Amino acid sequence: MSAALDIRGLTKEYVAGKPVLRNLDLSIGAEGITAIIGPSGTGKSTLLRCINRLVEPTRGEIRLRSAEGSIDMAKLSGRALRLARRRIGMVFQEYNLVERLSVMENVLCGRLGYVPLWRAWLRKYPDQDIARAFQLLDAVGLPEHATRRADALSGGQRQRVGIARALMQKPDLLLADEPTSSLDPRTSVEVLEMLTTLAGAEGVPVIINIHNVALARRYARRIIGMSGGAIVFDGKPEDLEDSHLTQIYGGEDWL
Ligand SMILES: Nc1ncnc2c1ncn2[C@@H]1O[C@H](COP(=O)(O)OP(=O)(O)OP(=O)(O)O)[C@@H](O)[C@H]1O
Repeated sequence: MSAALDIRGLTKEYVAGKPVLRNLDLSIGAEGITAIIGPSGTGKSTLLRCINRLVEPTRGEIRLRSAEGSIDMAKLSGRALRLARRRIGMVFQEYNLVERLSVMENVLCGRLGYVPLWRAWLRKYPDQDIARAFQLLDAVGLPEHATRRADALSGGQRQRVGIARALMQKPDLLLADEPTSSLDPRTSVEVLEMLTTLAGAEGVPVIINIHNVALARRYARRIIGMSGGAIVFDGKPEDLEDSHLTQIYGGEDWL
């Protein structure tokens, strides 16, 4: 399998001399869900946000490969960075929808980096974008909610819109930062089921930060365990044993 993302020597220091990410090396293949688990404050969000440059890496290379070519996200700035960001979709814990806009408009926001600004301002999206947005709303089970305001939706419905918006972008890579942390257990399963199915159908690899180890085991092909800003486990869900969990989270009284 050819790598979609190659991270080499990634270090992030919010405060000089105090690395949150310590010289990480990580390659993500072209398909499937990779779950990142680890205790609070170990740098999982920082890692995801370095990949799409919502956070500035201190050192290292973040190479994204796709049919459009290979780029080092860490080196880009200005327009090149804006264009590169279109290639990476993101799903957020708190959904990050525009509350006063309709569900449809929120999904179409995924095309913002592609359509000219005047079209977006006038809300004149190309017909094929609108058709795809309807198709995605259908796929996430919300076709009849297209004209509702985002703030009228439940958490689970909002996250479905978040997934549709991210896929609308036709990303080469999807990042999901704790996408189920604000949801109840049943809705969490529904949302992850949907994310897995849709990303699989679109052939988009997904990196997901997740606290729930059971869900990580259930949906991920690969689990990365982080502790203290470093990778301490990298393997298949079935190979993740209690001893690894102890190494990742510390202690064993909670197991
Ligand atoms: N903008 C920032 N400025 C300074 N320190 C930060 C900033 N963002 C995060 N940190 C620190 O970096 C460390 C890693 O944070 P990060 O949010 O990446 O961890 P995490 O593993 O995602 O945690 P959680 O599971 O609780 O979301 C923490 O100590 C945090 O306080």
